[in-house]
Amino acid sequence: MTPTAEHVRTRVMPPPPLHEGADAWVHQGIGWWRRRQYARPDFAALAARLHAEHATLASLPDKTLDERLESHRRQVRRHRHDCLAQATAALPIVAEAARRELGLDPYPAQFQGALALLHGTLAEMATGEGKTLTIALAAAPLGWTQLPVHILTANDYLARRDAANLARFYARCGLDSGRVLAPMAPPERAENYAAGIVYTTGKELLADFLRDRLLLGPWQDAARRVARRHFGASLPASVGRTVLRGLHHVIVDEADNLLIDEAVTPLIISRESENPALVEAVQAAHRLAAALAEGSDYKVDERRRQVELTEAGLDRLAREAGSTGSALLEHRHWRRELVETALKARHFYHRDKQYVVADGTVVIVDEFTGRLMPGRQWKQGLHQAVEAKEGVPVTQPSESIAQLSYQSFFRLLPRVSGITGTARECAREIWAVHRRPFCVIPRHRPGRFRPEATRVFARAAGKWDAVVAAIAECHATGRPVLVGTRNIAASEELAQRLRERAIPFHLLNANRHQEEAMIVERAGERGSVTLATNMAGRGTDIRLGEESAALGGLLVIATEPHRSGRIDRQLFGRAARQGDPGSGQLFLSCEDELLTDFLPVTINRLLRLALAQRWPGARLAGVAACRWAQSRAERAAYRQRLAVFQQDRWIQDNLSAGRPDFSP
Ligand SMILES: Nc1ncnc2c1ncn2[C@@H]1O[C@H](COP(=O)(O)OP(=O)(O)OP(=O)(O)O)[C@@H](O)[C@H]1O
Repeated sequence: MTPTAEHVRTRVMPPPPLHEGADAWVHQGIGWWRRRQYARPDFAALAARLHAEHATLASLPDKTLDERLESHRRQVRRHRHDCLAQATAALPIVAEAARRELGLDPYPAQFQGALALLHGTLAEMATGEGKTLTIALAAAPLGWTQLPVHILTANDYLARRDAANLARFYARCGLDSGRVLAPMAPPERAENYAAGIVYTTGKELLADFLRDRLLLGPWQDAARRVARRHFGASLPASVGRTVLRGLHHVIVDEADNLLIDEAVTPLIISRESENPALVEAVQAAHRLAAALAEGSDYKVDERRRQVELTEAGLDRLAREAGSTGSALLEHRHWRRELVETALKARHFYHRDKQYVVADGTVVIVDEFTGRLMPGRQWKQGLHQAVEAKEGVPVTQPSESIAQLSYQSFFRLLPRVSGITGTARECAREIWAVHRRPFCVIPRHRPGRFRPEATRVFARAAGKWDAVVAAIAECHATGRPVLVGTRNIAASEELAQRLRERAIPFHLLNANRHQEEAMIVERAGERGSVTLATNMAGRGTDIRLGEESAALGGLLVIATEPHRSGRIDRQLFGRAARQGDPGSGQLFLSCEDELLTDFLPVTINRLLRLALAQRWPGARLAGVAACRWAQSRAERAAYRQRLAVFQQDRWIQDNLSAGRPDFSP
């Protein structure tokens, strides 16, 4: 289906009536509090009813099934802007289509998840419980409205996989499905966006939204475009080159990733700007920074990740700047800025942790997923400072022509719902920013995950010895083990130790999603040892090999606690899927980044002493210290995101009033 000019409606459509209740004063504890009262049906009871109704449809002849699908489709279309009741009523028949086309009989928990998505909720559904099918059950009735439905997955590989696996199901429901992937050219994108259900990633959708807005310019308002055409006038050619047909229903898989982890990262559409003077100054600043002495010339604040030049340092710069040959460094303000950025690059940005150097370029490594992010750049000259430090050619700084954070983008959309394995930790924030209520979907069968006692060490060296010993023990019995590391350097170091012990393993730390997914899929086979950065293979199913279940299932080892406990839970969620057995164990040391950055120095020293001297209760104190440090880190990150959100809102509220009018 090729989109016509009528399809092109990048401006988001008006929101349908809300089903989100209202604020009310409630008495709680010692006082009255303003709380959101959310009137929603009992999802569990409703799901049980829908599941029972679905069970009666098994004997329905194919022809009757198609007729009933068509009749529900008409009902939903008739109420396209407020179709909740009709979409809910259609779930059993949609589930029957899924059973016949995909061979998967949806569980009551999946009906419950689909209901939560239809109600615009952020749903927590444990890892491995079948979120992909749950999303499809909700997406099909939404697709019948003929309003755009976008499903956002964690990466291109998952978008392609899900769109391909579910195409038969959507076709049976009378819908076409498309997928938009990074390498696609605009015409192919437009063709895929025209489909009823579109699988893509948050990055592609936001980038296309920004590019379309640039193309539309003053014609972003659909009403004005329609009015223009009505009076027989033509629109500029650029309007016809947009790729989206609008944004309405968006379902976010792994919602915490986009709504929290990536929330304040702005997606920037930029163009290269020529500024040879700046490139030269960055290199000169790097040389000056290398000559400065820590303590006397500048001070480093490890916790706040800040560097500040002292008076002596500033004097020294003023004296030496003249000899660098860079006119820019003669400027007092620029000199300070450039040198402080160069010092930041030296102290806080380390090769194989925050970035890797590949083919003479600096490629950022995503802090949360451990994946490479080619094409992404740090801002405000930091990227160039890191390039100068690594001695690779310094790229020209780019000039941003449009930018929007995921947080602000999702707030623009009328109907967003999300699903993830780890939502409870971020429920408060999602409510504060996106006004999405939260619910937990129970497992369809009891989980068999066995958490093993956290092991705490005074020194990192002792921890790594213990990790290698634990891997060797598993390998000897044939039990599969998946080891999560915090960064690429750590996984390389561990790999080296395993090579020395002649333990075969698979190492995952690159950006090859397909290959990565295939290795992760096989991580449950007998004797398999897989090393991966923390969230590698998110969304990939790990099936246990035939004998692995008898050996205790997959063991997941986390070698360092993450700043967010949620990311650790995601990693442990790779084990014990779909009722399989499995266990997880965390190894931590007082030298881990979380404990050095977020634990007061004296407490960290005391804990080290207690562990080294084997004082009773030292391990438990270590576990408690780790939790406390995690909660401090999470609070700090939350405050930072909230500050960005409030700033964004302030800018929107204050600047939109004075926005220029683009009327012709
Ligand atoms: N109703 C069902 N009956 C049988 N198997 C199912 C059903 N629903 C899903 N599955 C299977 O469960 C496995 C896990 O599904 P899926 O990958 O969708 O889980 P997930 O919740 O998205 O996991 P993750 O959190 O890791 O992304 C898949 O192999 C899928 O085929």
